[in-house]
Amino acid sequence: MVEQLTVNLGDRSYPIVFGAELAREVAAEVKRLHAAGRKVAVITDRRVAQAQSAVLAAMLGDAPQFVVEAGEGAKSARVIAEVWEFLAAQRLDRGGVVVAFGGGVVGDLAGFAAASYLRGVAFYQVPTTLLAMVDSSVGGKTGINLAAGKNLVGAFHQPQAVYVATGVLSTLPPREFAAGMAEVIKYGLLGDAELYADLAATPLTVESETLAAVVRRCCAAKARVVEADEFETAKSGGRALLNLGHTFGHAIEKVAGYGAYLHGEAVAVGLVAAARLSRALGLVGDEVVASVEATVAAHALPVRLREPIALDALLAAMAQDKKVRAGRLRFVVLEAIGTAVTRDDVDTELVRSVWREVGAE
Ligand SMILES: NC(=O)c1ccc[n+]([C@@H]2O[C@H](COP(=O)([O-])OP(=O)(O)OC[C@H]3O[C@@H](n4cnc5c(N)ncnc54)[C@H](O)[C@@H]3O)[C@@H](O)[C@H]2O)c1
Ligand SMILES: O=C(O)C(=O)C[C@@H](O)[C@H](O)[C@H](O)COP(=O)(O)O
Ligand SMILES: [Zn+2]
Repeated sequence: MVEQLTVNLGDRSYPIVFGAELAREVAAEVKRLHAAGRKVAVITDRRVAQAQSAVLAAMLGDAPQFVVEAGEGAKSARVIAEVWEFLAAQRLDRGGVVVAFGGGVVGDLAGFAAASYLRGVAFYQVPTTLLAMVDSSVGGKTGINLAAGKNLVGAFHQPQAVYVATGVLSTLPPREFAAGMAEVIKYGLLGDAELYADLAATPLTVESETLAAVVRRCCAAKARVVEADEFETAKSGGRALLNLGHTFGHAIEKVAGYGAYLHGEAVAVGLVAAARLSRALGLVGDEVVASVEATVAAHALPVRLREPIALDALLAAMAQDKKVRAGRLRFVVLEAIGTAVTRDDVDTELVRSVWREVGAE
C-alpha cells in the first residue's frame, strides 16, 4: 500500500511517499523527468550501493551514479567538491535532478550539492536508514561538516519529494537501526508523550509491526514543525526543538572525531544530558531522567560517554553551535515528557556538572 503526506511550504511543498517498496513509483518519476528532457544523477555510498543494488537498479535504472565512501567523513569539503565535478562532468543543466539514495550522510551531502551546483537544482530524497527516514530526508537542512564543527556549512533546500520505502531497512546493520532510534525517541520526548510511552514500554525493532506507522508519525511531526518555522528563525521553540539532545551530541561528534560516535549515538547521550540539564534547572524530577536513560539503553544506545572526553573541549565545541546568539548558548530542555522548550539563560556551571554526570572530565 502506498500512502502520502504533504509538507506544506507554499511553492516549496512536496510529498513524502510511504510504502514497503516504492521502485515502481520512483522509476515512474525518473521516466517522467527523462521524458521532459531532464538529466538525473544519483549520489549514494558504497555500502548502500552494495546492500541495496537491486532496489537501486529498479528505482533509478542506468542513471549515472556517484558513489562516496560510507560514513560521516563524506560530509566534507573535499567530497562535495568531487560531487560538484561529477555533476558538471555529467553536464547536468539547471533542469537536472539529483537523487540522494542513502542515509543522512548521503542526503545532507547530495542535498547541499543540489543547493549549490549551478546555484541550485532540484533533488529527491530516497532515505535508506531509519534515521534518514524519520528525520534527515524531511525538512531541507543540507550541509557538510568542518573541522571546526558539525554541519557548519550548508543551505536550506527542500527536496521535490521523499520516497520512504521501509523494506530497505532489512539490510541496515543493527547499530545503525539503533542510531535512528535516538531521533525517534527525540520526537517522543519533544512533542509526543504517547509515542514515548510506547517506546518506553516496548522497544521498537526492525521487526516491530508498528515500525512503518512510527516512521510516518515521526515524518508527520517533523513536517508540522518545519511548516511552522522552516528556517529556524522563531525567537523561542520552533524548529530549534528538533535539536533536542544535539547541543551536547554535536559537541561529542566533533570532539571524539567524526565517525567515532554515530550521529544517533551522540544524540542518545545528548538526550540523557538534556534530561539531566532539565532536572538541574528544576523543570523535571529524577523519574524523568531515569526513564529517559532506561528507554535510551533499551534501544541499544549509550547513556554516557564510552570513554572520558575533556570537558573544556566539549564546552568549546558547544560554543560553535548554530543556536548561539550574541554569545549565549540556547538549549532545548524538557518541561515534561512530551514538552520541550528552548532556554538561553543556562548557567555554564550547570552545563559543566551535566557533562561530568555523563562522563566528561
Ligand atoms: N538534515 C537533517 O535534518 C538531518 C537530521 C538528522 C541527521 N542528519 C545527519 O545525518 C547523518 C547520519 O545519517 P545516518 O544515521 O543515516 O548515517 P549514514 O548516512 O552514515 O548511514 C549509516 C550507515 O548505514 C549504511 N546504510 C545505509 N542504508 C543502508 C541499508 N539500507 N542497508 C545497509 N546499509 C545501509 C551506510 O552505508 C552507512 O554506513 C549525520 O551526518 C547527521 O548529521 C541530518
Ligand atoms: O531538521 C532539523 O531542524 C533538526 O535539527 C534535525 C536534527 O536531527 C539534525 O541532526 C540536524 O541536522 C541538526 O541541525 P543543525 O542545524 O543543528 O546542524
Ligand atoms: Zn539529528
